[in-house]
Amino acid sequence: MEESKRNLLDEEAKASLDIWRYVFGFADIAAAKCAIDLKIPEAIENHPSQPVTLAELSGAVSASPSHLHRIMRFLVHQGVFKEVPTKDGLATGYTNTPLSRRMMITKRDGKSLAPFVLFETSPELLAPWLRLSSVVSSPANGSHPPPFDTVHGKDLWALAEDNPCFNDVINEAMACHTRLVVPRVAAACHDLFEGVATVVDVGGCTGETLAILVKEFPWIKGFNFDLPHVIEVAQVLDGVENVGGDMFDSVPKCDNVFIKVKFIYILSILFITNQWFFLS
Ligand SMILES: C[S@@+](CC[C@H](N)C(=O)[O-])C[C@H]1O[C@@H](n2cnc3c(N)ncnc32)[C@H](O)[C@@H]1O
Repeated sequence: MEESKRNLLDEEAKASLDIWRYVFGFADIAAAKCAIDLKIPEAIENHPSQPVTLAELSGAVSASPSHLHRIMRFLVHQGVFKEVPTKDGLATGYTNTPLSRRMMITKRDGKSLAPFVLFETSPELLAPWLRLSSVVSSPANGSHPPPFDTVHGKDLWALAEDNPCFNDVINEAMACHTRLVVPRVAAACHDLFEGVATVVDVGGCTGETLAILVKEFPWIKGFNFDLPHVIEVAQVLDGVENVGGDMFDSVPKCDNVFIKVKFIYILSILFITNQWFFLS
């Protein structure tokens, strides 16, 4: 068979499998969210005997064994959990993996990104993704609001202001990412903070970044600056003053300004306005 014909057949065979990733692609995040919501990784981690059988696990998380079995089978296949023989070899049970431990919503260890999964899989965030085609096909002159604003009638921050539960979901997501990256930034940029008396974290959320920075550099006085509804629920910390306001009006005067943003190019299409593009 000619090589080009063989390549075409290979591509066809691959496509006939790959298309199912798009048909059922949502199952990955739905199952991960389910595991986080039910605290399955915690139930396995805290169970006195390992591995944890289906009967033990369904009792621990109060789930129907037959439903739970289907979820666990999928998550084992995806490499989130492991299924191994029990000690007596008569049955099998589940154990955690480094990946499932990163789905522990109760862990604040700088590794878990469970709150970020819950944020990204919230109905508020998923709905605008389904409007992607309308924004891509609209003129690129900035006259159209981002899909998030079209779906919700307001931007992300205004929605958070009106909805304290969603505000918490956002803040927890930001905080877990901060615990992952800021200790590394602090360790790598020690010189940067020598001799610095005051630092303002602009868009500092509930103060997780400054909590880490003032612990690492105790001579610093920190100003945690964010919108008033976020500052209302911010941590109260020694060495940190919480200040509410709008950064597009003014920010507290300090020696150093710290802005931490997670800029993922495709995410920008969802809710970033031109004002925020300017910042990033
Ligand atoms: C993407 S989050 C980043 C939070 C944190 N810096 C981090 O990286 O984890 C952006 C933060 O900016 C805040 N924010 C949005 N618009 C703002 C504004 N106009 N003035 C001050 N803060 C604002 C939000 O409330 C939110 O806490």
